[in-house]
Amino acid sequence: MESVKHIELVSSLVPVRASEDYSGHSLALEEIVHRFGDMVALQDIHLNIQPGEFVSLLGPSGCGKTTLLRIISGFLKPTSGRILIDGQSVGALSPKQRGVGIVFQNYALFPHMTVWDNVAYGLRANRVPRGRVANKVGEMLELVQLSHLAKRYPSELSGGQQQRVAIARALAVEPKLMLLDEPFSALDKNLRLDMQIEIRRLLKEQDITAILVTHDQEEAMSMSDRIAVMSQGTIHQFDPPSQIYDKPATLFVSTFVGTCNLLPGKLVERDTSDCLVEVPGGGKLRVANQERVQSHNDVLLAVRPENLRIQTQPGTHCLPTIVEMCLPLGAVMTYEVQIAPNTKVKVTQPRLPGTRPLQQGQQIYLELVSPQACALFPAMS
Ligand SMILES: Nc1ncnc2c1ncn2[C@@H]1O[C@H](COP(=O)(O)OP(=O)(O)OP(=O)(O)O)[C@@H](O)[C@H]1O
Repeated sequence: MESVKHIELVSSLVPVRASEDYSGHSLALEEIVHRFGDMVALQDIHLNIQPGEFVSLLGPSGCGKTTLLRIISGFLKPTSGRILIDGQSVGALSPKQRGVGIVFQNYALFPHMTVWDNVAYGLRANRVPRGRVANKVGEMLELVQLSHLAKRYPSELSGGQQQRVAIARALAVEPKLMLLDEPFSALDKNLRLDMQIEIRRLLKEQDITAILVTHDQEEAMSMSDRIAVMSQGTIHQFDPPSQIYDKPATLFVSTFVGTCNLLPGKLVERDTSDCLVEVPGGGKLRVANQERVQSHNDVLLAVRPENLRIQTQPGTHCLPTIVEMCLPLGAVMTYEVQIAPNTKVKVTQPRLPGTRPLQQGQQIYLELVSPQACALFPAMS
């Protein structure tokens, strides 16, 4: 696998566009299907990525993220479907001709070359005149703030510095698209956050369209303009992070992104704007209408812990519950409460200084912070 990645890396470093402009390029994927033998790895993938947009492919292991990235780069030919860069089909083009830059998880720097030579590699391979190579490498090292380390070898750099070299090397060849394959997973948490901010800034400054593969939802949420949430070879939702979090399109998205309580319920009443859902224990919640569920049917109610409000007195639409456990988690208190035998939910509240936590066994009432703060899905058969 490493050697495959190495070959892909070397090829991806070769293209250099004639023009000096960095204006973003669009990418469209149309009806992409990919099979490995009988196994369907990707089915009917459609994506329209805008020039200069930062998009993440987010999903669990094996959902098809890397396969899709390799199809975009040109290292894997899809079983069927079309790939368009700036409206032009690139299916027949080699990875070189597509002009994609790739940054890998392990950076894949050439260990026997200095920082300067690593960044110059793709330019030299493309026979760019010496003077222009020097200018470009200088410019790139300045951009990633590593000019002072130009003579060092990769083994003499920290993980974050190595990663900046990798991005400078990928940017030096002026790629049309930047593909980032889990580039932060080898970094510790603090450095990872710094690098996420820095790389997003660098790509935005250059107006480069970027696609990040990650299974880390926080990373996807913090870096992306839009996220494509994938499961089992399909895209469940392609939206901005806030929309993914607040308005999950499928049950999978609601549980994969963030923490979510799932409660069985029955849709007992409906008017033009809201519906009333009865849950175990007999409590009812008023929830904004959602087309995908039918009146009088069993539903699943997906509600995030922070979208439930604790009351000490019963209200019109609330769930009577008993506190079972209290977990102080820094800025928030998380309570696990029982609404009926075998049915528990988590609820979080800001932890205010000086306030006493609720006691185990205490009766409380939960209501939704707003009727929109909950997603309804048809109950699974
Ligand atoms: N060369 C191959 N031959 C056969 N099956 C493959 C091959 N490459 C990937 N697969 C299968 O295709 C599916 C998608 O794999 P892919 O590597 O794209 O997933 P992923 O989402 O990138 O996973 P991870 O996060 O673990 O890297 C998986 O079931 C995987 O086992």
